[in-house]
Amino acid sequence: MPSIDAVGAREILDSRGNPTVEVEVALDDGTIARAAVPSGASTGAFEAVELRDGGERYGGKGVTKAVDGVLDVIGPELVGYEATEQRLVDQRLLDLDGTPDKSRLGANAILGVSLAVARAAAESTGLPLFRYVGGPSAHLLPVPMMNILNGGAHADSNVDVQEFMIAPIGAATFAEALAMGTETYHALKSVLKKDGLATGLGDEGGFAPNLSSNRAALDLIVRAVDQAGYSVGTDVAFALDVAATEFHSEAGYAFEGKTLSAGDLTEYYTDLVANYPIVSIEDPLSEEDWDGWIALTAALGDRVQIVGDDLFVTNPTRLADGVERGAANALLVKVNQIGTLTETLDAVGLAHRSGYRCMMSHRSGETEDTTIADLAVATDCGQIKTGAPARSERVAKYNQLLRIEEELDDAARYAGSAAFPRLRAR
Ligand SMILES: O=C(O)[C@@H](CO)OP(=O)(O)O
Ligand SMILES: [Mg+2]
Repeated sequence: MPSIDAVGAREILDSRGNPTVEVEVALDDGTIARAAVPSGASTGAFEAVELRDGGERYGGKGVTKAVDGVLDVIGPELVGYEATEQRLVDQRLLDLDGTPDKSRLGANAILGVSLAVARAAAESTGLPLFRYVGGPSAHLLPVPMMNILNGGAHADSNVDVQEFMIAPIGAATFAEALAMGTETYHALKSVLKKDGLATGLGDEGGFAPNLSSNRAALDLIVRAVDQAGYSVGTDVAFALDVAATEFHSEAGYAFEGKTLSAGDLTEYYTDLVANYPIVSIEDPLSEEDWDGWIALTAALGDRVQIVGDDLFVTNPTRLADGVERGAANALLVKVNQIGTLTETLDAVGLAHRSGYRCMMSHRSGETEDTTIADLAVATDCGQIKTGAPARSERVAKYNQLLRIEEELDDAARYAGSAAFPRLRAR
């Protein structure tokens, strides 16, 4: 088995023009593979720590410390490790860091190495990444949860909800789903233009108009689906990422000009779910509001997927706590929230064993790295959110899924509406 010969790293830019870490791993059989690390804006307080330099360079956002950690501390320690021993490599990374939140070396440094090792191992064994990680069971193409209208921390608009996503559940294949979503995205642009609304884009490529309410966003999307020639609910369903931590304070939830309680918001969502074909709501409440989450899950969890992002931060320990307490019924999976591939796989495994569904996810700051597309198939998630079908850092993931579907050929199956079992029960 090939072993690790050298580990390199450099500072590159992400899609917001902020520095991020890129790692290259060389094996003794000549294989060289590379991975780049994403970065969030609406980050959860319990995420693993992203190491930034401080100081004046890049407004304090440089990652030279993280890069130096890879070159000076991590690299020399990994030389000689078998590249396919991912779990041992990741454990060594955790031991070298030695902190519970990866704050010494930085989750950005650690993740870059972890993913680059996986990519090198896959390449050296001659397998595509999704097959190397997922084995023979990897065959399910995820529903693309396409964020076509941006608000919250991802836009300079007055819309509270961070992401309005469309889920092309009625498609027969991933390629068809991507086309349906993309046609709807283009139709939304023309609907916005018709109404004299702005067509500027948010961080994830969705449109970011000022609107009178969050419902107004859903109504625009209904018109867009219609104009694209698809049926609302059967062909194209909706999903939200409310990112409620962002507008929560001790006073409550600052939503549509009012201060609401968790109970008020739960009523609001109940009403939305009754009036729009919403299959999934992410972070409907704040990351600290466990009681609110438990009550909301009890009230709505039989009708709609409730996804924990800031609540769980892809952390198996926080997820286990949530499962025990009955908070949410799905896990958002972000590799850089936890910082290694094996911990990510452990979180997904725990979610699936606990009857929770999983949605693989990008970050609002992304790169051309497409690892999450392969991981979505490898882990049998059935859902991926990676932004609008515009902006190359988002499209790169969708394009990789097209390639995977083609490669799987007759073995490929598109998750479709089966990704959301409760939808059928409504
Ligand atoms: O909240 C989210 O789910 C993400 C990705 O869409 O945003 P960020 O990367 O800014 O945390
Ligand atoms: Mg989120």
